Amino acid sequence: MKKLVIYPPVDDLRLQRILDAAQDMVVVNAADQATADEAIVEATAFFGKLTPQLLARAKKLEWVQSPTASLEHYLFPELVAHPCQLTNMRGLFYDVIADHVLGYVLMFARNSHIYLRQQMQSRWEPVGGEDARADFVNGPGQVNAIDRGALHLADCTLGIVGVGSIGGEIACRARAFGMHVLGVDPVRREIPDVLPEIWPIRQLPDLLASSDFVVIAAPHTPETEKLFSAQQFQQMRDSAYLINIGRGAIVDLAALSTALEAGQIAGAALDVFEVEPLPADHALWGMENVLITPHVAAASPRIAERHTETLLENIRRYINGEEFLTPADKQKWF
Ligand SMILES: NC(=O)C1=CN([C@@H]2O[C@H](COP(=O)(O)OP(=O)(O)OC[C@H]3O[C@@H](n4cnc5c(N)ncnc54)[C@H](O)[C@@H]3O)[C@@H](O)[C@H]2O)C=CC1
Ligand SMILES: O=C(O)C(=O)CO
Repeated sequence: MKKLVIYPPVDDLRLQRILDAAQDMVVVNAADQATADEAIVEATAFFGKLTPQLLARAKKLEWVQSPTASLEHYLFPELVAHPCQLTNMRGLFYDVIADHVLGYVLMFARNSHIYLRQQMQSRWEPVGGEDARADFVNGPGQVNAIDRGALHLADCTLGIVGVGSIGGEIACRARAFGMHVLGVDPVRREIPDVLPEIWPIRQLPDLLASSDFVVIAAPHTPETEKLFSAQQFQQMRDSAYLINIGRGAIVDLAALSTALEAGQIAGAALDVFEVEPLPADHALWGMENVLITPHVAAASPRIAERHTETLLENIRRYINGEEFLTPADKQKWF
């Protein structure tokens, strides 16, 4: 008999949809730790926050569904060694996070991050310098200071590190803005009609040297942990912006702060951090060329429904013995 344990519990509406999908499977929506501890013993499937303590009690576990796309908090050694299949919630956030990233790109290209701060202080200071307005009044004929202060997106290259569902959609949207797009990924080699060639990871230095915007859309894995440290910032253009919506652990924040202070890169937009919330006294808060959002790149009224649909589809496939929609490789962490 297949048995699904859910812990922490889901709300009644979601539970009803799970019960409908689960057919004659036993479903325990554990309201407390004691119920979860007891139910996990005979569970064949689990959805929620699995701990080493729960796993140690499980005798029949075949499938574990993570409630998140990222898996780093899930991959304790006992689970990696366990024969159960792990699935995640990747693929839900592609359009929402791509919008968030293009929002950052547009802000930097149009200097909105600077003008927003100026507006708070009723300051009128076109980026480009003291005489920028005079240049503007002088009219066309030469590229004036205001013009030099902004970026023309169609002249820019955006490099994506991790061209999965989110990275792929960022590529589509960036192409729609006329940008040239590069990507590195260990698995995906192309996106037809969008990115004819995706480079292997060893070409990261080439991507860094060629990009005006570098976007991290990769998971936190042993390979990506602190992938962005002092050396990578040196390899980036001093006019380039770093954007991280993947995981905080991928970027060494101390090295990033140093690179920003030294003018090694032009700026950064960050949604995820090594420590969340970012401590109030962190130097990044005060930097004019840094955009900080509090891990909200995926916020959208559509995500809850997609989350439920992924879970229900994986339940259906589990019952029918089909390949899961979002299988993860526990050894690789994604
Ligand atoms: N900021 C936020 O709120 C959110 C962040 N995320 C993060 O975004 C990540 C990606 O999500 P999806 O695109 O849905 O997952 P996905 O699994 O579709 O894409 C991940 C891509 O990263 C690639 N990858 C793996 N190791 C890599 C490496 N060493 N270097 C470069 N690329 C590598 C994979 O081959 C894959 O193509 C998640 O793992 C999660 O960490 C996901 C959801 C929300
Ligand atoms: O699912 C994830 O990994 C997230 O970051 C959700 O915000």
